Amino acid sequence: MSEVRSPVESDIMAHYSRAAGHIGLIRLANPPVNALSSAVRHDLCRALERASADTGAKAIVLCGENGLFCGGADILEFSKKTGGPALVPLINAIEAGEKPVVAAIEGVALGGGLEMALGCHYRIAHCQARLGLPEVMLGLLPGAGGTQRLPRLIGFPAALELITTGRHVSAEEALTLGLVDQVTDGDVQEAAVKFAQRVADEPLASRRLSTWKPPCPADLDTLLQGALGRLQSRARGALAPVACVHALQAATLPFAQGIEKEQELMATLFSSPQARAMQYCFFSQRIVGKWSLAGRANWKNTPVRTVHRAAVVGLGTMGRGITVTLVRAGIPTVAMEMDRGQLQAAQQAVTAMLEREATKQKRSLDSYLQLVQFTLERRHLQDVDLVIEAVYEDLALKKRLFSELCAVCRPDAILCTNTSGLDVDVIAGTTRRPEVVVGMHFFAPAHVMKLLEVVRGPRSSPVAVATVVHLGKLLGKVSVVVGNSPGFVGNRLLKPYMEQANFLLEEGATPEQVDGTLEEFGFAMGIFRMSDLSGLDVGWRVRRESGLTGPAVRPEESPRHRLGCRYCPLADLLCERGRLGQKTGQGWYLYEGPEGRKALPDPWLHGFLDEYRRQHALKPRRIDQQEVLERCLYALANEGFRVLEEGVAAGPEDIDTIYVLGYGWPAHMGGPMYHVATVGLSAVLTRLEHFHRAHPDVPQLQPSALLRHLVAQGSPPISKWRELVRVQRSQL
Ligand SMILES: CC/C=C/CC(=O)SCCNC(=O)CCNC(=O)[C@H](O)C(C)(C)COP(=O)(O)OP(=O)(O)OC[C@H]1O[C@@H](n2cnc3c(N)ncnc32)[C@H](O)[C@@H]1OP(=O)(O)O
Repeated sequence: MSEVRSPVESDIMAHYSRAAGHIGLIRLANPPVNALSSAVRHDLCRALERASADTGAKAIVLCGENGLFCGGADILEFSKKTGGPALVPLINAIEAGEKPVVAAIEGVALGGGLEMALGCHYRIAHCQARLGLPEVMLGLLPGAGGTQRLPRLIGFPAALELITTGRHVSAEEALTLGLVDQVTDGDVQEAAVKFAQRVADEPLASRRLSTWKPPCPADLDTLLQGALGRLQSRARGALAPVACVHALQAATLPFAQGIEKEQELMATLFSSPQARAMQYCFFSQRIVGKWSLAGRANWKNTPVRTVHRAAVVGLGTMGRGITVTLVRAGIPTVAMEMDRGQLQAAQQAVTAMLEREATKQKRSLDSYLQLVQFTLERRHLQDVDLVIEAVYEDLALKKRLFSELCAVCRPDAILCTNTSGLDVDVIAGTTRRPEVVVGMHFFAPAHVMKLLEVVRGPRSSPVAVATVVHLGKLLGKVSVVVGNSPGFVGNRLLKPYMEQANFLLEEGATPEQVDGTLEEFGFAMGIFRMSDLSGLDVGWRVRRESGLTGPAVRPEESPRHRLGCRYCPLADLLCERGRLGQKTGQGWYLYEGPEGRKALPDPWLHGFLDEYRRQHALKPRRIDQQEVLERCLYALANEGFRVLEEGVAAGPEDIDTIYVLGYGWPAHMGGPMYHVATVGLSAVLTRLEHFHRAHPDVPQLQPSALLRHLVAQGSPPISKWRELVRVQRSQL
């Protein structure tokens, strides 16, 4: 039974009224996204009853308030017991009705929202609307008939791609796919009402998708098997994409049987830990948007400056990706290099990237190129609102550049550094305006990766931070505001993770064994394959600069110890031999030539490891998967607790968002902090204590004070950690 609700008109979440020309109008009203909560479904049922009983209405238009059709089922209700009519029979009732129903889609039609539109007899979309079935991103499948109606409407290949990626499509693409019947750039409700008047007397039988025979390609099995293979290697261990394929396979059955299969698969996903983890990721990405700084400045009360014109200085790989990202977002951009040859190479590369983008977006290359000005001249930076420095990761170079930027740019221009870990405040200190300096840490490839670490230096102003976060959103990124600690959050946590992996090699493991275990856990790429891809010289340079290796090391120092702590020189030794990873064809693995991408086990490396262990009298032992996972992942999360207790990140959601979006942590495992919360804090504490006893010279294995504190507090749920750490000192 649905709940008893107040009859007050303003509380009603699906209003029925009459539009011109004998058209009934049902309007969803559940801000912010008209999610289909139990109350909405209840009111929608009543509105449908009124519409079908209204003898003055020949057809019905279904739309949403506030410029948005429907963002799908109410995700907040997934973890609660709620009543209200179920979505599947409700959508079936819309489809089975005797009056044509036209969905008027503006803003978004996502998930259950699009499934509801598929139950309507016609769909009209505004040209700016986006449509999609993103349930797979929440660890689910489109369980309100979406897996059965979509392939009937647009065919298996397109439905398979949309459902397994969760990708949103534009109205234009939706029209091409046959997902909508009409696209308008005017008022979509007016267009839908006119459309409804036109089709009011048309026969309805052929408009009910459930009665359609799906256009089944001859090679359907091959198509589905191929998709399964790709999905399993892309998101190892993830249940939802696989279930999506199985549900789609059931669309070859009669509709009722297909729906039964869809429901069965949905039931297994709905209560799965993976779905809970992915829904946690969804809400975490919203929580990190609500940043606040020490003092009272926050996302709500801080003004944002409009970035009319930006600049990127330094057009290496990162600078090129950042330029493309800005241009793609429609922001006029000055792209600057110091060297003519470098500028020409960058111009060619950026043009090629924009060309691919133009083809994808069906736009002219010129519409992008007219937004970018390639230059060698500093004076072109005079009128920009924001500069992103993306030069080589060298502090002296960056300091020089920032003092020049301060001289050439407008006093209010925001000066950002794309450093991946250097001290933003030291860089800011070379300017006369440290308040306008902010870290803007993009992840490679910058035009693809969704993560942006926004680094607040101790002197960065709230307006500068707010402007950079806002710019991040315009660029399609999820911005996470972090404090100015070496390596910020992401790279700082990477260090103990990588160190454990290296120590495991000393103790008897191989790169393939460590990577295999991490990949089985769900990482797209193990740590050694990832290092080979980024280039081993990146970390080598940092270690040399910080005196851990290279000429600064005193000859009497043990190669396996630095400052009284255990140190593993294996990566340095590889670099000294010119094995820098994929780009040199050799690193932790062997690649077929410098262009080779496939990581092959390298017999030379195995021999090298044997020899190294012999030299250092290390007796190799058998290391099991559990130890690999616990040592690597708990050391990483332990550093996460330190980051929280030092106020470098505001909450576990920030760390998890950074790891899922920037470091390939599998979303269906929630993130490192979510993972340890799921394992149980006291179990994790016990294991860290055990490992620290075995390796007392590894401080990263010593349980952090915050972890101990949380365990002493009875291991509160992760949703409470943010509040608990807020009372501590913040570096934000
Ligand atoms: C039987 C089970 C059937 C399941 C099928 C489903 O329908 S599952 C749900 C499928 N829908 C989605 O996955 C859509 C998720 N939402 C979005 O992608 C985006 O929110 C948006 C709709 C594109 C809007 O993006 P925008 O950037 O404009 O806003 P926010 O993302 O910040 O969202 C604003 C607030 O709305 C909350 N919210 C969004 N969607 C839902 C939802 N489906 N249910 C509940 N709440 C939702 C979001 O959390 C934000 O809330 P705040 O409190 O303001 O943080």
